Amino acid sequence: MFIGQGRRTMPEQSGKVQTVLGLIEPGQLGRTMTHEHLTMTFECSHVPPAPGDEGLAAAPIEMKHLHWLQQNPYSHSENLLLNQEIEAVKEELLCYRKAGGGSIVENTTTGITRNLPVLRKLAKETGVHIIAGAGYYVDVTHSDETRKMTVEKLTDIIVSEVLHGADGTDIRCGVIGEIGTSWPITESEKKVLRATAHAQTQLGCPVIIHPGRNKAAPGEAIRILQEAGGNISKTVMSHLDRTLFDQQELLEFAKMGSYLEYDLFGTEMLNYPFNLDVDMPSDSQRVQALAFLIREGYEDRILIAHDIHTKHRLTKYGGHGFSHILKNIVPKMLSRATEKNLQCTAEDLQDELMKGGKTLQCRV
Ligand SMILES: CC(=O)NCCS(=O)(=O)O
Repeated sequence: MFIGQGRRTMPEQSGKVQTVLGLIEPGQLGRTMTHEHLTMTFECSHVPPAPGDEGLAAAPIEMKHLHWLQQNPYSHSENLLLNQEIEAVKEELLCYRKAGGGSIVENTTTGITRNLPVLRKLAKETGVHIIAGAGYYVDVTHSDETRKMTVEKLTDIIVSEVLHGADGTDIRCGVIGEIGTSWPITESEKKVLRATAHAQTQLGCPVIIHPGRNKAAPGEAIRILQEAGGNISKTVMSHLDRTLFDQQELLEFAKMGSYLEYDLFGTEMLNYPFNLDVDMPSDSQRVQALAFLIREGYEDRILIAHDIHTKHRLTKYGGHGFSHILKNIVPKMLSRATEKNLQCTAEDLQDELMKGGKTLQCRV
């Protein structure tokens, strides 16, 4: 998550993590969710409700509608306005800290209503380190002005968001992304990807990519970044849990060298409306996919998160909240590590023992 030595970075930024409150040492991060949203809007992805569901789609969010909402999160307009829940998110972040969380990478970029002053306020009031994202979301959110920009202009803007501050503020982003791509990747998105690679070269900072909903999408995005000089070893491919299912194809992609992010923990949905061919995995299946990657030697390339981006996933609305991974998924992983005799490091083991006092039999 730290900024490397780039041509344009200031010496004091090099090797540090740039949060919305300033620079910190990587050692101060603590447990980090690398793909979350604390305030954003997602109207760009509204899905019209099925015939007969119009009433549910317009009704206030209530317990009796929760299952419908979990199955149809994008068909309820109000559910897409996470930006209305600042107080609830603040409460969640306080719980996240209590659960052992230290930092959150906030992936909201231009197009889905990034709000840096709110992020700074949340960081101040909760003590959670928040790292903001530079750059642009998917094509449908690109303004006419963005579409007309050259790669050089887009690069300058992204660089400036990290070096000087974004959206007219002095609040600096610390990563580039999530950079949005659709499938097929559009011309405007290709320009943004090239600008991302050029900005990364100048800054040495991490990049996070949102791939289109097709198994070819992650590889294609990485190829474009690579050709433009991007550092793939400092690039995160998000949303693999809804994108790459075949184990061989996953390994082929892993060889390209990016971080492999499973970031939809907590999402269990029967019909994924953006690609009905996709069977959205359960959390147990996500854990199995990660165990497979660990057995194949990719332990150090895996990142996990919840990618909360709608209201119904907040605990206020009966959702799993930002602490689900720490409270539920980590113990599940550890139980599977024991059963499947997966290797874990002495440090992990000690950390978990100190936290929960559990007896674990991981091979050290
Ligand atoms: C905010 C965002 O882009 N989330 C990803 C949703 S998706 O359904 O996995 O594409």
